[in-house]
Amino acid sequence: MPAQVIDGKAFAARLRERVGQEAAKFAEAAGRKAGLAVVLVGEDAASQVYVRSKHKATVAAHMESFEHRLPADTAEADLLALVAQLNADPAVDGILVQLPLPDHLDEQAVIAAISPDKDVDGFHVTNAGRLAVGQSGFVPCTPLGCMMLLTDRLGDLSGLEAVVIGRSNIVGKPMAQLLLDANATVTIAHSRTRDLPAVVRRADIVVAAVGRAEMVKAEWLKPQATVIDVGINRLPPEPGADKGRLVGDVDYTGAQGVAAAITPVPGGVGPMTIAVLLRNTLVAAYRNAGLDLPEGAL
Ligand SMILES: Nc1nc2c(c(=O)[nH]1)N[C@@H](CN(C=O)c1ccc(C(=O)N[C@@H](CCC(=O)O)C(=O)O)cc1)CN2
Repeated sequence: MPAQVIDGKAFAARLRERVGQEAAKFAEAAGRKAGLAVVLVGEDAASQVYVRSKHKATVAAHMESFEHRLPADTAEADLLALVAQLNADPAVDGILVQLPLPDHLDEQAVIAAISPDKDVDGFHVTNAGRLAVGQSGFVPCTPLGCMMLLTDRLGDLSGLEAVVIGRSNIVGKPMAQLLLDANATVTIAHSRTRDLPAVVRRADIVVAAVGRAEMVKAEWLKPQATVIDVGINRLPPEPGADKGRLVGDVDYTGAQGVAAAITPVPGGVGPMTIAVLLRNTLVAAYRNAGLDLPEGAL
């Protein structure tokens, strides 16, 4: 039996729908809409697409979208001044600075300038710390989206062996923390891991977040594993085509013959990122307004 396809696109659409319904109730109760400010510096083509999608999704979910587009040569002081202005703006519940930033800007300094209570990306060191010690805060959107897909598919993750391949602050580390909080037995693998195939082979859950096209091979997987592919890699174009195909970090076709379930690329984890961002923004709005988000609403 081929692996079941975990349809992140459909899951994300349902989550966006629920967030939209709750956001409409928030606007009614608070007398204003929840607000998300997105800052884009420069002209990176993919970032422009993501920022446009975030704007559309925010508006469709009955929230206010504040977009700030700055030139690629923006001075760090000017970017920090904008972040300070957004921190102080009561109409703004969530602030997101689209990454990557141009090379002359210090990403860590910019993230550190965002108020942790408006950091809906969950990248601020305060939110990373809150996650590490089990306090409530904002959790990065991509790993939280992966967890939603995993718990929807598997229910209780207690005692399952999970391997996260990749140790970035944005995906790998928070993903491992979330799996640990769900009582999985977690290994973080990375470029220096010895015998990666053997490490992957013992996993009931594999989360691949390395950014290397089709690196994880079908024969590495334990039969009936659940595979979450976070990678989005564009292959070189075929002769005559202007764009290459998008693939994940896992050999999807091969893995389908071994795994129990797998996320596709595109249409798996990617769409969850924006849906969870909307969810985090609504949570921020409720907190900032001193209102309670109805239990179990999201
Ligand atoms: N401040 C942030 N910057 C970046 C983040 C982030 O969460 N916060 N994540 C990524 C980019 N990203 C959102 O910002 C993002 C990436 C991918 C997708 C997505 O839906 N991908 C599609 C494929 C899209 C395509 O055709 O190219 C999919 O996987 O189906 C959404 C959002 C880096 N920066």
